[in-house]
Amino acid sequence: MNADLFNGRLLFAIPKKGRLHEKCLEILAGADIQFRRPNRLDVCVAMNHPIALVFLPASDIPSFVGNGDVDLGITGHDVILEAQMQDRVTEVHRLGFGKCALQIQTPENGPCQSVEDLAGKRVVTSFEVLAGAYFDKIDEQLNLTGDQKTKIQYIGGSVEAACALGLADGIVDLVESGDTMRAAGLHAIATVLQTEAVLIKSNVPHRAHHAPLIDLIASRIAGVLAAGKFVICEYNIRRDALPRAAAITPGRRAPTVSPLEEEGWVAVSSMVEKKNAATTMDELVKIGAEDILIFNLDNCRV
Ligand SMILES: Nc1ncnc2c1ncn2[C@@H]1O[C@H](COP(=O)(O)OP(=O)(O)OP(=O)(O)O)[C@@H](O)[C@H]1O
Ligand SMILES: O=P(O)(O)OC[C@H]1O[C@H](OP(=O)(O)OP(=O)(O)O)[C@H](O)[C@@H]1O
Repeated sequence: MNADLFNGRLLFAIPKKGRLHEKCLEILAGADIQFRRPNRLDVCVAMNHPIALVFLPASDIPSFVGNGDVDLGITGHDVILEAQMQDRVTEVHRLGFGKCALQIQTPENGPCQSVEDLAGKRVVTSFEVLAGAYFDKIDEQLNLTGDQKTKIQYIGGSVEAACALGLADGIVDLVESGDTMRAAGLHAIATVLQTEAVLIKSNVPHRAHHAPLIDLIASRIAGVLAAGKFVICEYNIRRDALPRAAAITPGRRAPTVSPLEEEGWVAVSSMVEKKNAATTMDELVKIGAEDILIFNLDNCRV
């Protein structure tokens, strides 16, 4: 592939596989960043923007962005902290997916039922920086020094098997539904942090010339996220009930109110949070609203 093709383009890193990959493709489509990724290639250019997409492991994206090798990226908040890149990148948006918790887990019926029980023993994890910092504090509180300190060992994957294999007394790993943890006979005894996917940009100054394009992409992504979060609620109501209706559906700035041909009635249109749509409709029915309709948003800028 011709390297000149990437010259001057904004570089945008996307997780190449794993839990975040599919959602990232949806975000790119929603932001109308069009591309064709040639088979087995991890870089490709966008067809309708001066952008090149770079497909990388999620855990490598913080250092690529932090070191200024790429301008923008999507990855987990957890891996930014693990890579110790939080001061070298800016989190532009939380993306609302990839939500999970980094938790300390031990065998359900084992001797370690608290963090204090586990302190000083063997802990296996892919998050050695975060786990190390967490247990440094616990060790200090418990006055564990030298050989008494908690032993943190890194492994790259299948961490949940470590206790059953006799390699660890506890693990530190991500939990979403808890299925993996329970299947391995483990339970959580503490939470190190909550995480979700984030859009990050580089703090390295030589990337600053891309700022206008970064702002454009960030605004488009914010629109995609808002479109997933809000619905449009439309209904008819008597004009005299309008103040109560506006209190139920205030919209982002104000509800849109249009006159109806029928005397004394108006049509109202307003954005409401998707998660509140059912209760909003219940409340509207109570004040006499009729013909209440909910529409999904394809995209928006708010
Ligand atoms: N079960 C999960 N639920 C939600 N988000 C998760 C989950 N597991 C991981 N993540 C998020 O996705 C990021 C990448 O994790 P993932 O396990 O997909 O990485 P990977 O090792 O690159 O992929 P793979 O598992 O295919 O090797 C994590 O750092 C975390 O932010
Ligand atoms: O609580 P759950 O919903 O079961 O999710 C947690 C699991 O998800 C992640 O691994 P993933 O399945 O992405 O594969 P990996 O172990 O290969 O990283 C994580 O490392 C856990 O093992």
